[in-house]
Amino acid sequence: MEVTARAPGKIILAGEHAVVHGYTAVASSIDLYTVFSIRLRSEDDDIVKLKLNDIGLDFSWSVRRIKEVLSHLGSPFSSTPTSCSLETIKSLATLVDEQSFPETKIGLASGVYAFLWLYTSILGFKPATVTVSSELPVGAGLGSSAAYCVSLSAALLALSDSVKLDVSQKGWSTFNESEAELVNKWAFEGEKIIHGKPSGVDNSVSTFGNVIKFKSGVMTRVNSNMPLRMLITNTKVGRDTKALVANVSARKSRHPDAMCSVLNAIEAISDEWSTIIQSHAVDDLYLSANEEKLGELMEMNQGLLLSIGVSHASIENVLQTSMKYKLASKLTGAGGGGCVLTLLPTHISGEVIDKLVEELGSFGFQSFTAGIGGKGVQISFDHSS
Ligand SMILES: Nc1ncnc2c1ncn2[C@@H]1O[C@H](COP(=O)(O)OP(=O)(O)OP(=O)(O)O)[C@@H](O)[C@H]1O
Ligand SMILES: C[C@@](O)(CCO)CC(=O)[O-]
Ligand SMILES: [Mg+2]
Repeated sequence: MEVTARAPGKIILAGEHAVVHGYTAVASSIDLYTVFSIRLRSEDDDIVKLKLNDIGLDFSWSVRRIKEVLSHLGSPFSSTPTSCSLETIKSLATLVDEQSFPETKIGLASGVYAFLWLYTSILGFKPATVTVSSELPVGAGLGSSAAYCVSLSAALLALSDSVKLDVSQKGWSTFNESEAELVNKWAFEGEKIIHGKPSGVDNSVSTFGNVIKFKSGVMTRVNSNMPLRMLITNTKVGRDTKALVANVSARKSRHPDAMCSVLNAIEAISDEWSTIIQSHAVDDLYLSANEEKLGELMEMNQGLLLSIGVSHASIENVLQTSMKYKLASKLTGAGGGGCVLTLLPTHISGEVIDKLVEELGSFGFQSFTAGIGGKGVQISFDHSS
């Protein structure tokens, strides 16, 4: 039997970075998924194979070697979500180094550590073949790390004794609330390995889907009543969430009062965002007034993100280009490159969008739209082999 789990990426509508410091963010899932498949091998196979299709890397460890390297942890492991210690990360790095990780891709190694931690913690030392592929750009602000950790945790839990699912179900099915909560908690432990200090917003929106508000580790569902449309532009400038989050924290400790004011302002923007999208448009006039307000909030949020040091020349280029078309934009996710959101109001014509996309394309950027909202993590079972 093969277990497959898929988890969506996300856009942060308002409040990235501020949310790491306990201020509110508003985020939505998008209909682009990361998919993990796990097929258990026979016990005497002694191999865990990991195929990372998006980054073109394959790994193969003998179970015996994994056990040996992690022997200091003792086993069986805890069935409740547990953090990976620094000492254990060093052991996991040994396992990855033994597979001669290419130097040019070393920034991706933390995802393999997260894999090994979640795999051994949830499933123990079972031999298996594991494959991951994603519709999300990796490391571009659309929550690829969270979708990776959520889909991996879901597939592993589906094979563990911690979750009792009906494996005879056909097609995609969802977890109940407490199972989803467990998936989310394990995914957060994986995100910690990749991000350093994640707020938890990305894994929560990937697990539960739809639009959420998130503050100090607490998620509230937001009932969006607005037909939101965003153009997502990938600047293709590589960046690393962990480093950007650390830079913001360093700036906060250098200028605590100024940063506190900025983060408070961002929180006010997030709160207004959630109020506006929950309101019911009584007519077209009301809708376009609300769209205008959201555009202004995005401009203000972007200005504040610039002031905390997470914008980038490529992001500013997208902002200026979309401004020529009177459209508001802001970076989404950690910034420093990656993706930018441009609000597409309902009145805007297809020709204008095409022109904008073409102009953005002339800088080497790639623009696309994605469905906003929608289901969180899902699971399916294939009995054909
Ligand atoms: N499909 C994937 N295959 C392998 N590794 C992945 C995949 N998706 C995510 N990762 C891991 O996640 C890391 C990227 O996470 P990072 O948090 O920097 O970016 P992001 O999650 O896309 O953006 P943001 O956190 O701003 O939303 C990669 O370096 C890799 O370790
Ligand atoms: C930059 C950040 O706020 C969002 C990344 O998508 C980090 C986090 O919340 O963990
Ligand atoms: Mg991430």
